[in-house]
Amino acid sequence: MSDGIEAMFDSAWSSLVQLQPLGFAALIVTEASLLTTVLATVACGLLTLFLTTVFWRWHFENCRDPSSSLPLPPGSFGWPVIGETLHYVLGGSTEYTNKLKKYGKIYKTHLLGTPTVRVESDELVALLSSKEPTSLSSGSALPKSVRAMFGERSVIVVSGEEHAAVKKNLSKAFVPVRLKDYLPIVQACVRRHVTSWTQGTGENKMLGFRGCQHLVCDLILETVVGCTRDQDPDGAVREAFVTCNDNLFCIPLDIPGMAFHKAKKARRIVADFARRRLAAADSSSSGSVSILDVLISHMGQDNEHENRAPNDLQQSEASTEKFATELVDNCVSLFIAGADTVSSALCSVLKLLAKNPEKLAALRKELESQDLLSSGQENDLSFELLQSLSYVRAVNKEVLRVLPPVGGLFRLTKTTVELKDCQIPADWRVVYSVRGIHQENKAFTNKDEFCPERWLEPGFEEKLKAQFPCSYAPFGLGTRACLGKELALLQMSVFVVEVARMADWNLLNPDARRVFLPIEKPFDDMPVTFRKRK
Ligand code: HEM
Repeated sequence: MSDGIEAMFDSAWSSLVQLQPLGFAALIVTEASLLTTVLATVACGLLTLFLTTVFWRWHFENCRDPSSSLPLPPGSFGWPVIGETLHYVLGGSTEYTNKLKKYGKIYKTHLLGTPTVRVESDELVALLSSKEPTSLSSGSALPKSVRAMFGERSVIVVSGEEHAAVKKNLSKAFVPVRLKDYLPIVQACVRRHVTSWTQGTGENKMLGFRGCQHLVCDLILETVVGCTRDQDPDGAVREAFVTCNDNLFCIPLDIPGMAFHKAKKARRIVADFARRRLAAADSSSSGSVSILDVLISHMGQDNEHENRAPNDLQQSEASTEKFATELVDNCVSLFIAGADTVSSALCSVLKLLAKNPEKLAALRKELESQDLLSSGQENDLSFELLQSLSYVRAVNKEVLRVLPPVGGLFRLTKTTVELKDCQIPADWRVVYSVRGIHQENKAFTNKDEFCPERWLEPGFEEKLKAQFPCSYAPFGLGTRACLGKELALLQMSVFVVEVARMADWNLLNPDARRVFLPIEKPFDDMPVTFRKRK
């Protein structure tokens, strides 16, 4: 038996030995063909990419409207589908500077799925904004992901008469008498956060942008819907709110794991919360004033006057739902519009005052002159007092000039627009570059310098408005200008006062690269050390 097995083994072995050279040869042949296949695939891939890119660029170059003799602006459409989106996300400030140098103050690109023209000069922006709303629209120009976050009834998304009506209603919550009501909430919140930054006797290291974001998150939830931390004990709403902001600009694919899916899920948490507050506010008789309270009282009255037929239950339910959707969409919009914008502004306050200690000293001198520096307690800042602090207000204006939180305003062309020596075809996105117009105009001398004093020169602002109406636009322009401007300036003033009198701080990476999407901030979130001011 064992002999038989041995014999079988021997014969198998000898056949294997005979076959071996063939096997090696086969292996070599297989490796060679594998290499050929890989090279051929790569070559095919590159050729396809090359051809698609040529077709992509040719296609958009040929989109020009033949009824106009003007050419498209200079620029490039980048890669198929993604265009130049990645260039801007990864390149940050360098990409913008290079483009401006290469193409000048108006150039074409392809961003977030749409052919886009960026305009970097105040004169061109003035010309374009004069064509609104006939030839350019606003809400529809926003990327799909942004529109989905705001909601269909949001003031930011609706247009025409509907926009004017919703904005008029919302603006009732931003008049001075209301701002006075919000001031104690703002001051208490700012003091609470700055105190936590300076706790202990030594230095506290933290990320400045994240610190400001947490502060503003509390601030906005309290002012918009009257929600304190107790009503969000596990911080889920705050977290969802940050997720919405972080994923505002993303590819609008609702697939699990993708940014858009996460953002939509987070928006539901924020919207559910606003709905719960709406239900509670309806039945609450508490006298506390939040933006939501003001809106409920005004919008509720209008809704009753205009929409409800007393005997028509169905119509009444539909209009109540419309009213609730409008309130919720607009609360979410106020959260989003007022969160990272103000966080960015506060972070820039810290950055620019730390980099310019002589300006911080001048600011403290003004506070001292009002006996505000050494004292410091809750409710010691009145609306009128804040309005009278001219250096504080100049700091705000200069921070927003040097580092505008919103770098660009989005519009969509409805028809072909001719602009000086080029055309922008219909359905193209136009971005008015706020950063560009603050830099590329004759209104400001020593543009790169942080100089609050320029705003204190007699007649400076009047001259600016009269001669260069579009040269300063941190809060946008025209009918779409920021609804929360005065609230934002109030929040900034309180922050400037409190941080200057309560804290000393040092930047650990003062010259960090800046990123612009979704908002202006240092790429490393600004590591900083804080300590209590002596
Ligand atoms: C420093 C802080 C802020 C900056 C720099 C800022 C900037 C802007 C800009 C540039 C626009 C115009 C967008 C466009 O033309 O397309 C805008 C619109 C808007 N902002 Fe602000 N914003 C700030 C704070 C706030 C706050 C605190 C709120 C509310 C709580 C707010 C609510 C809005 C709303 C609702 C709009 C849309 C107005 C419309 O479409 O008619 N913003 N903001």
